[in-house]
Amino acid sequence: MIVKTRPEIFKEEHWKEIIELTKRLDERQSIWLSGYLAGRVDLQPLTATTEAVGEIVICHGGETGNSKKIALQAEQKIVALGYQVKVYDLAQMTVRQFAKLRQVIIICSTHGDGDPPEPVTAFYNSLMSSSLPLEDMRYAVLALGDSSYEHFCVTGINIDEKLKQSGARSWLDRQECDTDFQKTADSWLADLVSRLPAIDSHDNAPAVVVAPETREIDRTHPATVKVLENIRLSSMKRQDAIHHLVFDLDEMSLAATAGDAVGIFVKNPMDMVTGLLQETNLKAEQVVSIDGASMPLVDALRDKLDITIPSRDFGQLWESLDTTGKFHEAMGDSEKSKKDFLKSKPLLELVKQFHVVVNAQQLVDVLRPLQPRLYDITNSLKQFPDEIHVCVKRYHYTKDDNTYQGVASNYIATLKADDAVEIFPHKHQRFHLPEDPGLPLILIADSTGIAPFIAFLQEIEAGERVHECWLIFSEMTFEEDFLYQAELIKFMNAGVLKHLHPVFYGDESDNEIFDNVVEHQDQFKQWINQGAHVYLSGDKSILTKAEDSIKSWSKSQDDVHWDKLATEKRLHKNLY
Ligand SMILES: Cc1cc2nc3c(=O)[nH]c(=O)nc-3n(C[C@H](O)[C@H](O)[C@H](O)COP(=O)(O)O)c2cc1C
Repeated sequence: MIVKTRPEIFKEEHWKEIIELTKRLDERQSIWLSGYLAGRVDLQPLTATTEAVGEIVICHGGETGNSKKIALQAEQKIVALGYQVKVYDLAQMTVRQFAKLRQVIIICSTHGDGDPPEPVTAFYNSLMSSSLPLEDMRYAVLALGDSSYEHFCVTGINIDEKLKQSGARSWLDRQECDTDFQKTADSWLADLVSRLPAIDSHDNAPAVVVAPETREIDRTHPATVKVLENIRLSSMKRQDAIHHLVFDLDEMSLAATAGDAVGIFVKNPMDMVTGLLQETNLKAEQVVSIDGASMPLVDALRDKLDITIPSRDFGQLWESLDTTGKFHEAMGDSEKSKKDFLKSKPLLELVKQFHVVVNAQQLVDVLRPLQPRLYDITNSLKQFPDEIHVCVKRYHYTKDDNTYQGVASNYIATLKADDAVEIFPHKHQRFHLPEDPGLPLILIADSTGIAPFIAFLQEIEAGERVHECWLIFSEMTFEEDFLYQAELIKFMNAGVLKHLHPVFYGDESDNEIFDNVVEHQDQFKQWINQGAHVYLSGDKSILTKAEDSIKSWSKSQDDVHWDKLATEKRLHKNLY
């Protein structure tokens, strides 16, 4: 094809020279020259604008498919021009993910009576109430609607206004489309593509806005992450309240897959630290040394040392320092009595009861290091690559009629947005999704044991896997303890979860996990015989009891072989 009219980018005299030259070329020479010129462009990228094009993300939100249809048309058109494009459904996005985008096209309709499309409601509401700055975002909004409605295109209008208020800059004015949207959308898109930044050949490499942290994150080199959210999932009345926390990975990458855990470094509560300083008459600022590092005693007691469980070394030291002999008397002479005595009370209680003169270094030398605690990751990194979610139950225990709070769970459950914590990934050896992406899964959880199953279900929702999933979940009451109820219903509606059988033993004390299996035994047997993998996660005593009951029941059945599950590595346990 010969282009006859002069493209705007050429001056008149250059255009004449090109035409003259190309007239003299034969077919082979023309082909060679076109390749040569293309190669030159590769070597010397056009940098007509200072803004690198990066990746363009098209987000659509709708109910009846129109927005998605235009989004896919836009994708085709923009990809054909050589840009890198990703298409996302706003219903699957969080505002935090959205806020990280740099170049975004939003195509969104209005429904109800001026409402956002139903699947987009959560995203829309959280965007409208968000205060995230969007100064680095360039965008364009196409709003779909129907002018016979009072609130024409109001969702797209509000999104556009909100982005503007948050500092984002639009490439061109918002376009509102009526029911005959195609023509308007086409011309808006044509206008939009002419305003996109020029393509730089470097953009053929995968676009990364900020280089992800590449160093290995492990227990000795943990990542410092910020808390984005801390949501209480269970009832207010419950002493062992359950919290869902979201940590921001902020472009770091954690080597973890669904089923893995994170280790979290925790701190001792300050009232325990000051109690210990007072009872030992030691000064907070006194410098001590731990593994060669010097620090004030107060920091060592809060961040580095276990001040809950009295160690054997602590027992020996207190015995030697207690001039009254009462500590020795209380511990007894045998190894066993000493062990039992040290286990019987928290360290602070012993220090209160047996006052001794101790120096700061002596004290820290007999305290064990404060261990990080492991929590199952509750999200799939495929769906939320920039976040780590955990589900934490506040733990308390009783000794000598006194109730004490568990240090780690209470520390984590009281973290606030923006607090920083150190985390690292921890592999669970035998608690991952099966290699075969099509086998059915029977997921049995008690309470927070549901955490890795949410990650599994998100992983399946993210694509590539087609497991049929059945979740049996036990908790106290339907009203107050149905953890992740909204998410589970969403998984049911999306077909990710095929069966959901909650067991609320607080509502019906005679209802147990095992009863549920027997009630649906035909289905259970069929799935097991089809090669299902069975996962048990959560409270050790509840799930061991459930497993024992299923095991002995299966022995009385000819057509189900529970024992084979273990030998075929189809039984996975995560019990604590
Ligand atoms: C039940 C219903 C309610 C609607 N309400 C509104 C409205 O309040 N305002 C508006 O501008 N358009 C409204 N619309 C029109 C849609 O926004 C329009 O059909 C659009 O093209 C749908 O795009 P979607 O398939 O991406 O959702 C409504 C459509 C339906 C079916």
